[in-house]
Amino acid sequence: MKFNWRRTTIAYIVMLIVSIAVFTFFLPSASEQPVEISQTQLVELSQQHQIEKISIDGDQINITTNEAIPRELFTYKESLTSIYDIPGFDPTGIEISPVGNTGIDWGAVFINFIPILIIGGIIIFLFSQARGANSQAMQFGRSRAKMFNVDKPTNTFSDVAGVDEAKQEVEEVVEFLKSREKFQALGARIPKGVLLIGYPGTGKTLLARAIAGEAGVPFFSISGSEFVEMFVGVGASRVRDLFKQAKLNAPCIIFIDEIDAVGRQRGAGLGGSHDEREQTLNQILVEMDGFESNTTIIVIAATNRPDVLDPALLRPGRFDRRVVLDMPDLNGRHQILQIHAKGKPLADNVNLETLAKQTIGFSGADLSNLMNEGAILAARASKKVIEMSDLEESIDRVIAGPERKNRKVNQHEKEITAYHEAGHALVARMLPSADPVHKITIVARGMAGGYTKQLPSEDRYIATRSQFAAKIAIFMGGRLAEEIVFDEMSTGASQDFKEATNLAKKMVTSYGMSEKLGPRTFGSKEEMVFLGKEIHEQRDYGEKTADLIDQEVEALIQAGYQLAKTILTDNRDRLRYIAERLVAVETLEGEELEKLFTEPVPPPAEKDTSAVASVEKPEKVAEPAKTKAKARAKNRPADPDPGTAAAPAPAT
Ligand SMILES: Nc1ncnc2c1ncn2[C@@H]1O[C@H](COP(=O)(O)OP(=O)(O)OP(=O)(O)O)[C@@H](O)[C@H]1O
Ligand SMILES: [Zn+2]
Repeated sequence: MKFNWRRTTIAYIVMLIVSIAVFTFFLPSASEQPVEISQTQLVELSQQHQIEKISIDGDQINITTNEAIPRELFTYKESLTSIYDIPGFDPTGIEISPVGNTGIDWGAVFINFIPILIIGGIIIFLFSQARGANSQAMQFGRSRAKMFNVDKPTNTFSDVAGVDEAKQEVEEVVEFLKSREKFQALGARIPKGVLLIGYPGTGKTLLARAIAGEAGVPFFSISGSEFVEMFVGVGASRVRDLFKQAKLNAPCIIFIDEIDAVGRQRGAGLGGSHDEREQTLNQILVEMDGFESNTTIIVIAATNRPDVLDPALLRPGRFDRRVVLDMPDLNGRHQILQIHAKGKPLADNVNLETLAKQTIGFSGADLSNLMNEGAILAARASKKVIEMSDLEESIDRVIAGPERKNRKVNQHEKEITAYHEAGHALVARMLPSADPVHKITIVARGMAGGYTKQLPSEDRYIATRSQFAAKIAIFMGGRLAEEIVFDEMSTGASQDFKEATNLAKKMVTSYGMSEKLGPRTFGSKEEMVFLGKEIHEQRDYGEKTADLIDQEVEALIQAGYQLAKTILTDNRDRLRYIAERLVAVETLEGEELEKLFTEPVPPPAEKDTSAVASVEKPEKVAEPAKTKAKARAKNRPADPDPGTAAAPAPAT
């Protein structure tokens, strides 16, 4: 090759300029700017042992975390003289550079290192040219920290209850992990991927860990949403790293939680680019396809949205085993409660079976939460054992958040809430298809200003049109009671309306419960869209039908409204009777509630000071529509009534 001096010199000069440019532009952005945190956050980090190093520069405390993505943080000492004076700060295991050490003079270092930097720059420049990808330079300096967790779970199948079918189905996976040869000798195709499907908190993660625990293999886990939050271009390489690590540790399990996050439509509000998600998903597929037949890695993914998954994921040889984890039934809930009662001293009056009956609709996680809340309540009251009352209170806490007894509510608001809840309750009580009313309260709880708790008498897997119609009427009952009694509307019913509208829409568009529109579904929100296809809300009907849907929804709501109105005007005295009692005692349940529903209403006491001034017509005794009254089990969590909650004081 002929050496051309002039050209080479020019080339070097160009390279020099470019590399300096590269440095001034890329380096500062590659190393992230330190982020300011509060002292409380510093204390928390220290207590969680997430700090590796601290250096003190005058008043500024520079913190290096030992988290997966090392991040520079800093805070100020403020008026304190020493970092050790920060209350709660736990210096264990932290490398603290001496107080007063102002550290290195970075300016000087920079000047000294300029030549090295320039040479480095040229190398990087050449390198990036060679790779031909301009994005490569951007990756320089980024840490390649591990983004997945590895451990060897000790969980076993006995820790998972209420999902017996699912356990049976995955038993085989354990067998396979333990004795692969046995299967291979018979030419059985080895499972590669298992998709666990179930509502949040049904124990998907727990079951996956139990599989690893039973088989005694390492458990690699990462969550789909973590991929989405990662830097651009990193998702796919993380997947590669993950599988590489896993292969070195085979036999093992890779668990991908929330797989729908990498495999669902664009604009799901999770951030991260579409391409990024696609690349990550593609890489997962590539890795799974690339397993050699003798690799003993099983990929378990979890989702509660199987409907949005890319069909490519479900093809044979990928996640072709689908295991559904149902919400636990009575028996399952009982077993789960027993599991979580272990190691907790229970009073003799605690009956877990009764609790199981009262917790229809609770997931495994809710139940675990319930036992924990019970223990906390008992501990707060300095009890030695957990009593039934603690656990019963916890049920309400889990449903609707802790009581907010000290929320100041003025008398008028309290009355409005009382009538509102009494309205819901009375309508529910008078409708045979409605679930029995178990409890009414106007004690603010969580987001709700009050709530009416209805519980079905048994587990239910299907619902009927008349149950839905009753529900809509009950939703309307709250606002109607306010209207009838105060002749005024408050904001407290917005949530009720929202839920009623949603329900009516579903009745028409999903359950085929409208006569006019007939037994078909309308619209499909999430198409099976992945790998590059656009997502739209699919409307598979025309303008006319859209109008008809609106009309039918309207009709259902109106019917509920009228039904509730008739019930409440016919039983106005009883409504007042219940509401007044509710204002007085705030919570009604059990026998007292039953009496208020059934006993003859005594005439109003003296002149009515509340707005219930009206001609009292003799009222029919409210015969309980459903006569199983006494035998009614107390089941299923109520729909909390967030509507009443956020209601600002109504204009009066
Ligand atoms: N079937 C169950 N048996 C016993 N405990 C359970 C069960 N389901 C859930 N739990 C308890 O709830 C906790 C949370 O459950 P887990 O994280 O496994 O649910 P998940 O289905 O993975 O939820 P998510 O979809 O929110 O990730 C578990 O650690 C366990 O304590
Ligand atoms: Zn309401």
